Amino acid sequence: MLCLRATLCRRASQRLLVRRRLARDFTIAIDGPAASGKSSTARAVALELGFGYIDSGSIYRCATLLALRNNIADVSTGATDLIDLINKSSVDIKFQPSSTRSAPNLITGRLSVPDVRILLNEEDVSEEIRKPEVNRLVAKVASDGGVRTAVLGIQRALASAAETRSTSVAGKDGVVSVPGGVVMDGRDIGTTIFPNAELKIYLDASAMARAIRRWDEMNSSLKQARAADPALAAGDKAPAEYPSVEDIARELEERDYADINREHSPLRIAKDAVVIDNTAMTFEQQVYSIADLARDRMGLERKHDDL
Ligand SMILES: Nc1ncnc2c1ncn2[C@@H]1O[C@H](COP(=O)(O)OP(=O)(O)O)[C@@H](O)[C@H]1O
Ligand SMILES: Nc1ccn([C@@H]2O[C@H](COP(=O)(O)OP(=O)(O)O)[C@@H](O)[C@H]2O)c(=O)n1
Repeated sequence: MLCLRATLCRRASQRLLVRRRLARDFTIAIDGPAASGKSSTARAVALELGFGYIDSGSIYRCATLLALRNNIADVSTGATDLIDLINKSSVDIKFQPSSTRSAPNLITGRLSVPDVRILLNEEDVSEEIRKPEVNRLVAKVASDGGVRTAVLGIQRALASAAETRSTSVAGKDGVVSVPGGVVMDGRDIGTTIFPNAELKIYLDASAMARAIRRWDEMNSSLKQARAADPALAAGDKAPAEYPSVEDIARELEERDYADINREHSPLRIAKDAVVIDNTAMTFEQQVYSIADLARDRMGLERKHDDL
């Protein structure tokens, strides 16, 4: 009898906990080194859970594009001008769960990755911010404390706009609560931006796996550009600068070194982060295990124990 009452009490308090958690919005922070799979994973997790998504790296990339377009090559001397430009600019991240595509090197996978478009002052710069000149300068731009403060405001505003809210919907078993939340990926999301995030993931993979995946991704984009441009396809126009796997590995290593060793918000594993090395994992395994970790913490049923 005592045992039954204790069980009932525990169930009631679990239900209360679940209700409280559902009433609160849920934040998932995904950090890690370059090309470890943060953004593709974050988008697929957001799609799976019905959450919003923010790619914080794209804001630093937009800041870098502003520096390049305004001839601010030396960030240490031009920081004041750059901060002024950032403060006057608008950045928008359009997460499009309804428009999905297979990630380039995941041809055999069943999961798709939702598209994201990045608008800087209403101009679509999604492709331009991924160019080699931006890759080369972005870590330098992101190391400046003043630039980070300017970006922080944009990040928080975008996150609260993107966050989906918990709702109640009528289901076949009565009214069901659907939790809301946001997934944000970057370098300092779990340590600085959302230190109280309900779930923190540190995603990693070997340096070689990351370089090959990024090379593969760039190769696929080039193939698509060739198919779309008859002059490129016919060889009448020179293709864009195309780095080797070794070039990419070097660029990733330099950027990681700068991100880990900078003074402001360096890349660190948050104390309470779950570390996932996906070198030998499939994309589905990493997405489903993160989504189920989130479901556990929201007090919801897991969906992918079969993996
Ligand atoms: N487990 C995995 N196996 C193979 N490729 C993966 C895996 N996870 C991610 N990728 C691929 O690695 C590349 C880099 O991922 P991305 O999400 O852009 O990384 P990041 O945001 O950390 O830079 C993408 O092409 C993505 O599809
Ligand atoms: N939260 C963040 C996100 C990105 N960044 C900086 O922005 C750069 C580009 O981030 P990204 O996430 O787009 O890079 P990839 O891992 O996709 O190559 C990083 O190398 C960091 O220098 C940061 O400092 N803090």
